[in-house]
Amino acid sequence: MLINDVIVTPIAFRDPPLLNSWGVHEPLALRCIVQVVLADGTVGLGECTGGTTRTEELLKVREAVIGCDVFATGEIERRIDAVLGDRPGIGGGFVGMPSKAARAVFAPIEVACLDAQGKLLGVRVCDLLGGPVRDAVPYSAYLFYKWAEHPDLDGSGAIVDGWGPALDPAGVVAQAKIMIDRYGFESIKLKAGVFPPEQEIAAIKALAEAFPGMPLRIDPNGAWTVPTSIMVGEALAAELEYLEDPTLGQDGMAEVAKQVSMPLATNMCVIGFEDVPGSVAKGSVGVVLSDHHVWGGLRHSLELAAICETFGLGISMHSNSHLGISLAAMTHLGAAIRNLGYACDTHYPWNSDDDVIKNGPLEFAGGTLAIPDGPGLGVELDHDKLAARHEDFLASGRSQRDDTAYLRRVQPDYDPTLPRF
Ligand SMILES: O=C([O-])C(=O)C[C@H](O)[C@@H](O)C(=O)[O-]
Ligand SMILES: [Mg+2]
Repeated sequence: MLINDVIVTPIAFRDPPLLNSWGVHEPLALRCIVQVVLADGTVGLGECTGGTTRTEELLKVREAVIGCDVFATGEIERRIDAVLGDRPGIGGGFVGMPSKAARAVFAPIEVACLDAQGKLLGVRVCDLLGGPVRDAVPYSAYLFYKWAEHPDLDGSGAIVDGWGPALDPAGVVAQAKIMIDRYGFESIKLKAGVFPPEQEIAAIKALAEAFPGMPLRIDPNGAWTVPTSIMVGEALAAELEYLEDPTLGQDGMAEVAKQVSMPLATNMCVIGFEDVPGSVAKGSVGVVLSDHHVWGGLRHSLELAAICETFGLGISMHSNSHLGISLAAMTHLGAAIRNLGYACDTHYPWNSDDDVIKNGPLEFAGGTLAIPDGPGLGVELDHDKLAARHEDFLASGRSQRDDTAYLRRVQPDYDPTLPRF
């Protein structure tokens, strides 16, 4: 069954002021929705990071994908790689591996192809991945330090959300309570690297006290030096199931890994297959956070899971601000990864009100998301909502995510240089 068209729609949706180690989330998050349209009218759906560069890359490969068989995802990947052709000269055993940009562009197209294949065959995407090993995928409560509201920077008024502020340990615990009451999550991740580490250690200790026995993680996105990372790892030895990206780079991570008792996890220093050998040799991480948007789709993410199994590494899942098409894809993948050892990250609770699917938002129960009923991904596009979010993107005049520039509008002397502490 041939692909007749690829429709790429950049969108924007509301995002609260969530703080991280390089700034704060802007009032609108950006994504792209991809529709792969087959000759018989079947449509497959995909979602990926947004903004103008990604949109342009997707449009650049459109002609190369049109005319392909929807089942020929290997050929589609080769064509995308040939068009983007910006593969870094990594040489050695990796000649022929698509570039990171090609993988990120292929990912939503692969998901859309699998969705369409599932619709043609009357099966779920997880069935195309070898079948589920679990009926529901566990997710974690993904906490952020956050402002009470987006400030009024242009006279159009502050933007308030229902979450309230979280700027100290008590605020973080209050946010966790809301999220866990609503969704039943059974593990917690705190995005850190915002305040001095002593305050962030206190926040994790406060969470451990409020939720005894709950697995906890902290992720400062490389904001700490090696000594600070070791200090935090020692202070939280009893509380953390893993310590995520405390410091930047393979060497620093390897040094920290030797000194702390819990595994280190990453979505920063192992982000492609070419990063795995060095990481294994140095012992820099114990858990790889997969992300099909980064690793080149669902099937390559299964390959990553097998590699992790081979080298005795754990596997979990990273997220970025996203909507329901991505969550459905993450869930079909999470259901099929037999060695998934941890609850997956998701930003969905922060963004789900603006989803573009029919009958949304998708609902967590007991901290898990049941595999959506198929065929395919099991989600349907709401074209009116898609059009509205596309209008929001156009009206915003935004081109890329820039958390640093946004924070600088409030704090002009903000310096995003890492490590900070
Ligand atoms: O685990 C991570 O590093 C992330 O989730 C990256 C994201 O960009 C997160 O830091 C955010 O949304 O600010
Ligand atoms: Mg991370």
